[in-house]
Parts: sequence; C-alpha cells; structure tokens
Amino acid sequence: MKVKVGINGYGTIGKRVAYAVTRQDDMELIGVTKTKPDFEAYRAEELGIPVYAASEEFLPRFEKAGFEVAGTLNDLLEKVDVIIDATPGGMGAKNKPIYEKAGVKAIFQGGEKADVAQVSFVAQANYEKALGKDYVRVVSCNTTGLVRTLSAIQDYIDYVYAVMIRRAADPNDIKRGPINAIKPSVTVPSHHGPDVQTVIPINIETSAFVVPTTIMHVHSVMVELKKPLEAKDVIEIFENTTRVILFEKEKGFESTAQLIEFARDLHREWNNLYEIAVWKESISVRGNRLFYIQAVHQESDVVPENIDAIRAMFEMADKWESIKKTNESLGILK
Ligand SMILES: NC(=O)C1=CN([C@@H]2O[C@H](COP(=O)(O)OP(=O)(O)OC[C@H]3O[C@@H](n4cnc5c(N)ncnc54)[C@H](OP(=O)(O)O)[C@@H]3O)[C@@H](O)[C@H]2O)C=CC1
Ligand SMILES: O=C(OP(=O)(O)O)[C@H](O)COP(=O)(O)O
Repeated sequence: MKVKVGINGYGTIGKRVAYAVTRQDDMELIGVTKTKPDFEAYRAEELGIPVYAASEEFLPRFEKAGFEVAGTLNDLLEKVDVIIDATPGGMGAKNKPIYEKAGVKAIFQGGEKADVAQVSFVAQANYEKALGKDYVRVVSCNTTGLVRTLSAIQDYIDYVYAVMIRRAADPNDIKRGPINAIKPSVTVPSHHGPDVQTVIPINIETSAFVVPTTIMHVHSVMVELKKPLEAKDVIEIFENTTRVILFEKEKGFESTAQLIEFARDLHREWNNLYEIAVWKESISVRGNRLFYIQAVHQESDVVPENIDAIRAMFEMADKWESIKKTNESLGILK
C-alpha cells in the first residue's frame, strides 16, 4: 500500500517535495494546493498533478481564469494520509486545527515554531523519534545543515559557536531580493542554535547575517572539543556521513557559485544540492578547537528530510532503509 500524500503550499519547498514524492515507490502524490492560477498551477496541471484551491476564499480567482480545480484543501484532506504543510512561515500553526479536524497526519517546515509538532526532525540525527508520530516539523534549511555535520561529531562536542551567512532571498523572490547591505539578526542567539537543540542535545550559540546573494547560505562553525580529534579524523567522519560532501577549493570550488554549477552539471532538478557542502581545506584543529566552513542549498536540503519523515510517521522503514531509499531515488551522492 502506498502512502497518499498531499502538499499544502506548492512554492519553493512544496514543489520540490512534490517532485520527490513522485520519485518514491511507496508514496503517491494525490494533489497540491495553490492560492492562484499562476504559471506554477498550470505547470502542475501539465504534469498531471491535481490542483486544489488552498481554501474556499481563493475559488473565485480560479473560476475567473477558467482554471478547473479539483476542489479545496478540505477535499484534498479527505483523500490523503499525510499533508505536507509548505505554506509561508507561521501559517502552518494556523492550519494545524484544519488537519486535526480532518484526522490527517501533518509535516510542518522550519518557518514554524517547534511546538507546532511532536518532534523536530533531521533523519540522520533522530529518525526514531518520529516513528508513529502524527505531527513532525522538518527544521529550517540552516538548522538541517548544522545538525547534519554536528550530529556526526556529537560525541566530541563541548561547545559550538556558529555564524550563519544567509542568502537574502530565493532566486524567484522579487520582493526581498538582494539588498545592497549586510543585515545582522540583532537577536543573539539567532533561532538556529536553539533550533539545533530541538533535535540534538548539544551546547551551541549562533549569530546570523543576511548578505546580497540568492544562492546558498554559508556557515562558519567553531567547535570546542571535549576530547582530542584531528582534522584527518573529521575528514574521515564527514566522508562517512550521509548527505554531507567534502568539496575542495583546490578543485575549483571557490565559492557557492561553483557549488551550484556542480549541481547544474549533475543535471539536478532545479539545480538542487541536497547535500551539505563542507570545504575540505577549511577543516582544521588548533588545540581543542575545531573549525570548518559549510554551505547549504536553502531550496533543497530539507526535501529528503520530508520524505524520510513520512516513512517514519507511518513506520514504513527503519532509519537507514529509508535514508538509503530516499538517497537513491533523488540521486543523492552518498
Ligand atoms: N525557501 C527556503 O529557502 C526554505 C524555506 N523553508 C520553510 O518552508 C516553508 C515554505 O517556504 P517557501 O517554500 O520558501 O515559501 P514560498 O513562498 O515559496 O511558498 C509558499 C507557498 O504557500 C502558498 N500559500 C500562500 N498563502 C497561502 C495560504 N493562505 N494558504 C495556503 N497556501 C498558501 C503559496 O501559494 P501560491 O503560490 O499559490 O500563492 C506558495 O506556494 C516556510 O516555513 C519556510 O520557512 C525551509 C527551508 C528553506
Ligand atoms: O529556513 C531557512 O532559513 P533559516 O534557517 O535561516 O530560517 C530558509 O532559507 C528560509 O529562510 P527565510 O526565512 O530567510 O526565507
């Protein structure tokens, strides 16, 4: 039996998760919601994906354009086992009562607060915690990136200090698009440190800055070690960590631009780089301090997490079985 999946919010994250669902042999994409009949709605229709209005209030927009929807969100909820809420940050919490009323499991995204769900999730760190759960939150793209590498060296961590250099907007965003400024999050810690702690119990402080780019976030990570670890050990650990890839400046990976070019060269859909990119040369240890620099493709690293979260919630596979299946289906390198 395939799990029936619906997507509420067919935007940057929603459309990528929808695509990933169609790549799974144990899941079925039942439909997606839109608030308006724009090109994304027409493209979904072309792909044979049923489009539902996100609520009744949006129906006149579709009627006016002559776009035939399959119903509204409530109709979609009647047909699915799980809904992926990929609506703008904060909207998921408002939608939750609708999902509860429909008796449908739900996965929320990182723009929601942790208390929206029973568990905050990164597959390789805490898959088991989501087993059988009804409400799971896939943490934000930056938090996912931090958890992927930090959980791999968790036993060595005394304290982490990390600086997030965040892209100003996604490439399709014409409202927030790169400003000619560096904008600090003046609240310290930024939400990322406390968010990491909702997944793994480590000491961590973070601060964050927005810079004028649309392609990827970069993290400068500093770890105080509680037991000895050499750079070569960290390299070996990361080489053996799923969804983490080492890139070398020596081979031309000088910036986020080349990382995205690499994803294009792989012919990845939407140039998704699902893996966290760690610069190999940046990994260094001085005394009891470890340093490394990594990049996160904000539009895609959380996509495999949503797929694994579905399998955990329906207890369809154990952790490594699910991760392997998801990785293979999306061409994730390791
Ligand atoms: N973009 C990113 O880099 C990342 C985002 N996230 C998180 O994922 C979530 C979604 O973000 P993202 O995909 O970027 O957002 P987008 O703005 O790209 O997409 C949001 C979608 O929600 C839909 N929507 C808008 N209003 C409503 C409504 N009233 N009811 C139902 N749907 C609505 C929009 O539909 P329509 O187009 O039809 O108006 C749109 O398709 C957020 O929690 C965000 O924090 C997590 C990791 C990375
Ligand atoms: O989850 C993300 O970033 P975050 O981890 O910095 O909150 C996404 O890049 C969305 O960030 P945004 O809230 O700046 O759109």
